[in-house]
Amino acid sequence: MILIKQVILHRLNMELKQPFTTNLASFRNKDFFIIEVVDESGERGFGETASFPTPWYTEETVETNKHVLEAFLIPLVLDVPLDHPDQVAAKFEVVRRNNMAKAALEGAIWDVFAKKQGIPLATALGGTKKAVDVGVSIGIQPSMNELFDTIAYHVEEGYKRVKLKIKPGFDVEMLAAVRRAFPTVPIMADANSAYRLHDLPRLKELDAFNLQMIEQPLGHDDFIDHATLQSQLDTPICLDESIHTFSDVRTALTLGSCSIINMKVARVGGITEAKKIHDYCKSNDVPVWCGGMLEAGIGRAHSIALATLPQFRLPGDTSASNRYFDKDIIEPKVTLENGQVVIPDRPGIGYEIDWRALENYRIEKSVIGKS
Ligand SMILES: O=C(O)CCC(=O)C1=CC=C[C@@H](O)[C@@H]1C(=O)O
Ligand SMILES: [Mg+2]
Repeated sequence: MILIKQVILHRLNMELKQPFTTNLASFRNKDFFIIEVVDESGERGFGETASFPTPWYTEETVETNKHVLEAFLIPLVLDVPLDHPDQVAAKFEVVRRNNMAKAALEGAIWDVFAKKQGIPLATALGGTKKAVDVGVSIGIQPSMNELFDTIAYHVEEGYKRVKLKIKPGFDVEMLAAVRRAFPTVPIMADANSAYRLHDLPRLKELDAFNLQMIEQPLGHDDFIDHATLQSQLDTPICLDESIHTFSDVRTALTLGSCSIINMKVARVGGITEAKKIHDYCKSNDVPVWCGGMLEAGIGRAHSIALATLPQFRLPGDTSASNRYFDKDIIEPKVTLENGQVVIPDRPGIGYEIDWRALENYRIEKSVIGKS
């Protein structure tokens, strides 16, 4: 039984090693919450919010996460006995969407659950892999030379796949040049909804580059045009921003809007929903891979645990701690070994908070409940 007595919100601000730029936004810093939950037995679990300061990726922001957590979600689990973390998602159903706020709190409760059982979170989820394949996502770079250097650097580090951001005017020529320079590197492209169906002729040209997939080419809320596009493209379409729920995945696969699912535990509202989506994709033989939100170590650890499930068949964006940060907030750091992250064989998420680092980055702390 789990009985959460206290929830602590640590708001951190961490500088990124380089700005991360897409067609819609650019970030130099990561502003987010680490959520610490304390069970009546004194066991502590950790989760991490994934929203950005502005609502460009989903409707949530850092501020809405705080409001929704404090006013609605925390009261639904504080001092409420739980037999299993799967019950959290059901309790959260009275709050529409706000998936990133939900996922962070639910993830912390999953961590407590696994720790109380003395098993790794990956094992608690039914994960089977001992290590997961990892790729790297590269934001829009200031010049082609910097793009080539960045790709070469990460390929040298061992990443198994490179994801490049595209937008109209920065696509066919850029990918042709990258393909010439890196003929054998697995490459995928992510458009963050930068195109519309009338761009079909241009998007068809991308079939020439042997891309692993094109992620979210069309509207963030679209399934129908993506289905039309997929029927015209050889390259698999992967949906990211369109997928918030199990029901979205069912719609996408029923309509043929995509052939691959980018799973972000934060975007789908938590591990319980992510597992449901995973199982559905497995029974439909649709590959899943684990996306990222430039997470610090705690969010990263949750994604890595989830990616041990069998249908995660492609490298994830769960790159090493040193991808975005000079100093991560966990010990040990997430490291890359031959393009893989080895799953820690320790209870819960398997990484400890580095409190000195966390306190160094902390700009706000709120405590709800009594320990
Ligand atoms: O390395 C990571 O964590 C993935 C980074 C990444 O590609 C993204 C993070 C957040 C929003 C997007 O720009 C993008 C994505 O669309 O997947
Ligand atoms: Mg994406």
